[in-house]
Amino acid sequence: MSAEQNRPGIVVAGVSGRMGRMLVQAVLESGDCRLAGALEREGHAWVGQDLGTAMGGSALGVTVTDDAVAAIAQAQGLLDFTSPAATVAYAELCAQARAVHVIGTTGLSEDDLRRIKAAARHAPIIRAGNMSLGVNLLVGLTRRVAAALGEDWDIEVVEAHHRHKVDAPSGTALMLGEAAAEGRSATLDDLRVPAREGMTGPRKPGSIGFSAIRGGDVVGEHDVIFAAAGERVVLRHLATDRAIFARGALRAALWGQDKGPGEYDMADVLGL
Ligand SMILES: NC(=O)C1=CN([C@@H]2O[C@H](COP(=O)(O)OP(=O)(O)OC[C@H]3O[C@@H](n4cnc5c(N)ncnc54)[C@H](OP(=O)(O)O)[C@@H]3O)[C@@H](O)[C@H]2O)C=CC1
Ligand SMILES: O=C(O)C1=N[C@H](C(=O)O)C[C@H](O)C1
Repeated sequence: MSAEQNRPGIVVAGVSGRMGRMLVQAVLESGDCRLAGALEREGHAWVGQDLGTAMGGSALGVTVTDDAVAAIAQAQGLLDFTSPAATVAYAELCAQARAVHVIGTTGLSEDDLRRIKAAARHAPIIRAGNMSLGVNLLVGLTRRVAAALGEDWDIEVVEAHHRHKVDAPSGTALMLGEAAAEGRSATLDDLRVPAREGMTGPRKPGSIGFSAIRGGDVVGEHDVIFAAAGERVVLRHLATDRAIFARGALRAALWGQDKGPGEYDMADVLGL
């Protein structure tokens, strides 16, 4: 067996997507794994084509498939930035194959999260609304600042994304809001105020507000604003290249290779 065949085989789902393309690139550039498959949804124009050709380059010898069962059965990891319905189905297949499932998909419902938790009884699942090092550092800072500042400091999370994004608030905004709530020894469900409109009345003390901007090609921008009388503290992350998410996801898939079943996040992977 060649050295390449000994490396963990990684399948990428949603290969034609904005993140799918970045993930393929990250796997091809890595010397620590090999591209073991390329998934797209049934009926997608790329299914049956060579992945490299479909992406506009030279042939890679990997055919895009919609047969997730076969692709995942022979892989050690799945990088999945797709849609909630696809992600829940993939979690069940990764559980059967005992493959590491890295989930970047956002907009998951409570029911989706329950099904993902059930799948994690059989294989490692690493899930984060943001796989970048910078955002995961910001999550820790947000928790600390929220704990240090009293309730007279209002907390607002403001995010901006490209015009194609389908969910709001972003997964990252929710991670930051959860960290702020933890810093205040509460849960986000208790403090969360979604987008405001109309006669909202004055701000409820201690609440955490969310605002979302959508437009153009913004990769991802997040501010956590702590506002008090006479001063403001703003924690900010600006993403300018989706490669940061792809690198984090691949790092997670490799980290997960010797882990037992369970739910993990990027703080586990990065040792934060
Ligand atoms: N955690 C993180 O760090 C990050 C998370 N994300 C999240 O990743 C997700 C994808 O984002 P993005 O790449 O911009 O979106 P895109 O719409 O560009 O890509 C999604 C891809 O998934 C495919 N897909 C959708 N449903 C299925 C299915 N049932 N089976 C197989 N493939 C499917 C789509 O195919 P089709 O075109 O046919 O619909 C498409 O190729 C979003 O939830 C986003 O929020 C994004 C960046 C970073
Ligand atoms: O959809 C995106 O693009 C992004 N989604 C993630 C999120 O919902 O936070 C991460 C990043 O901000 C890009």
